[in-house]
Amino acid sequence: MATSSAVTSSEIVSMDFTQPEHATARAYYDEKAVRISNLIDEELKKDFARRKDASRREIRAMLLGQAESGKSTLQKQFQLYYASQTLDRERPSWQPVVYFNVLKAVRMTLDELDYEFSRLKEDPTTSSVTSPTNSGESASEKLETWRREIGELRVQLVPLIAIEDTLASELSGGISVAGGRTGAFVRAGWQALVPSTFPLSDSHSRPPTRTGKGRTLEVVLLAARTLAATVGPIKVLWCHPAVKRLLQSRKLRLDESAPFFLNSIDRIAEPGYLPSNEDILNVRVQTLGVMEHTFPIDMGGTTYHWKIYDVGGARGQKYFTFYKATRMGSLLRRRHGDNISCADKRLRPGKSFAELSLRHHALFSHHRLSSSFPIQYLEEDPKTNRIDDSLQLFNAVCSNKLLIRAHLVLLLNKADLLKKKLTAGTKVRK
Ligand SMILES: Nc1nc2c(ncn2[C@@H]2O[C@H](COP(=O)(O)OP(=O)(O)OP(=O)(O)O)[C@@H](O)[C@H]2O)c(=O)[nH]1
Ligand SMILES: [Mg+2]
Repeated sequence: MATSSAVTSSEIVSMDFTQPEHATARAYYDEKAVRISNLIDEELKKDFARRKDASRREIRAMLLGQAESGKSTLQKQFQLYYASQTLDRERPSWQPVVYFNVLKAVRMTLDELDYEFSRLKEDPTTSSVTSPTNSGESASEKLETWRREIGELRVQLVPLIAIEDTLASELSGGISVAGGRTGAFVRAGWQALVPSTFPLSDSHSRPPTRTGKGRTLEVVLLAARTLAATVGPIKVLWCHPAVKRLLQSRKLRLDESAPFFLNSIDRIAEPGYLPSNEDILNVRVQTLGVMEHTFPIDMGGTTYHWKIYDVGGARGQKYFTFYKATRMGSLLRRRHGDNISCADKRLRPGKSFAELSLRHHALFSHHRLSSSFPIQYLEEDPKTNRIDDSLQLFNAVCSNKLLIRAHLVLLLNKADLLKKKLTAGTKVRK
């Protein structure tokens, strides 16, 4: 019996291996089958070992904490330190975010001044804007002068403020979230929304289109041009004594990074502006849903793949984030097995924070500044004290059964802001 490859598969099937004349063929094919099976087993073993090794070198960390506590900033610091080339690539997309931060700061300043002026009209004794002067001008005269000056500035700044909502909508990809006050949100992959042709030095020569990236480009160009045309009034407003008084009396609640951007307005409004690392670390834009970032980090000669999950912490996001988190949770579960699961404890209606749990690390970022300054409140809920909310959230994270096997790292960040305030003479009583 020939056992060459000339034997077809149909011939093999038709052979009766119980017959003695086919015994040699049987032995041959049995041996071949065993060899193939062993090869498959070996491949499976190797694949399993590869996966095990990869999973051993994969470290997953989730950033938890209330809105504005600095989770995304921490992730950016990781990126800057371990994968700065990726930050360089996405640098242009931060340009509209910086513009948005400036626009928002200007609008909030004017709104707060308007509110203060109208409140003063009803009860002039409670002014935090004006106080008796030694210039011989009465408080009411000074108030009138300031009201007129601010009114004139507002007129000059109207074109700038008018763009805020449109810019926010472009950054957020057209979505809006109930309860949020900041108006701009970024989701995973948001950089793709912003054209990669920035910086906008030859802006006037490009024909605008009305869809997708073309429209975003058009809006950003408009913001850039309007900003360049209103640098003067922005600077006058920021240096105005009424604004300084409001800031001193802590009546003007701007984002923490607003002074940084308003003080850098000349640089930001220049044609061809490209955000610096410091700009990128200072911007404030809310995260929506869950963003996954991967960094290869060399630890003692071995490269570990860190996967950092940055979660949106705002209360206003509760239902939307719940939806996103559960979808993302199942996606991650599919990709990573059961190592990641969705914690539903705080996701019931009425609860505010969406969290995913994982077995490796949970980094809880606690607003150190707010812990020392109980007068700070949540932006999305101005009645809730930040320290109370943060501690409540921390308790929930610590007692969450799904996080039972996770290493919990408590980060007391914003220490620089705390130091600044203490140096400025703020007393800490609690
Ligand atoms: N000075 C200072 N500012 C910080 C620090 N960490 C974060 N910030 C600023 O705090 C603001 C909020 O930070 P984010 O990283 O956006 O906060 P978040 O926790 O991601 O907020 P959500 O996405 O809404 O959950 C930004 O303007 C940051 O620049 C810090 O250590 N020092
Ligand atoms: Mg964030």
